[in-house]
Amino acid sequence: MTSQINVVGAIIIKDNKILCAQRGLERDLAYLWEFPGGKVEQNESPREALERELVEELELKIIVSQNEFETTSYLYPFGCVHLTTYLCYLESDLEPVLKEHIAVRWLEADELLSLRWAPADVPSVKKIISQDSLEH
Ligand SMILES: Nc1nc2c([nH]c(=O)n2[C@H]2C[C@H](O)[C@@H](COP(=O)(O)OP(=O)(O)OP(=O)(O)O)O2)c(=O)[nH]1
Repeated sequence: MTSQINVVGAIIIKDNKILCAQRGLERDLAYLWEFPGGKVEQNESPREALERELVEELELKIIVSQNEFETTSYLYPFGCVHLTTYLCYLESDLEPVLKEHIAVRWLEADELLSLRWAPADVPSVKKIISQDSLEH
């Protein structure tokens, strides 16, 4: 049976731009772009996982929206990723510090499809593009 991997991704919005992060060579889905985040650990809520991952990966403190933005499941060769994304906002104006990613970019919604996204992220990307406004 294929294992299910529960993953959370942060759609971080600042000045109407979205933070996009590029995975490194040593990881699954090398060089693809993603929403920063990661696997939800035992005894952790998805929102707690997101807050933890953003500090670990980019040294960013974020405010996570109450509701899920999008959920998708994608079957990769290594397992089935169940990805839940949340709209998020920065607690302060700090820039990300790259601990695991090889690049980050702040892009407007209509620029997002210029990147090669991890396949599980494509429904979230398309939903962002279809929204009139992402600001809260
Ligand atoms: N973080 C993140 N992972 C994603 C996204 N889309 C997507 O398919 N994935 C996949 C890639 C990985 O197989 C898995 C998440 O693992 P990860 O390596 O980022 O998570 P982690 O930091 O908790 O992992 P680990 O290396 O500590 O085990 O989900 C996304 O938007 N963000």
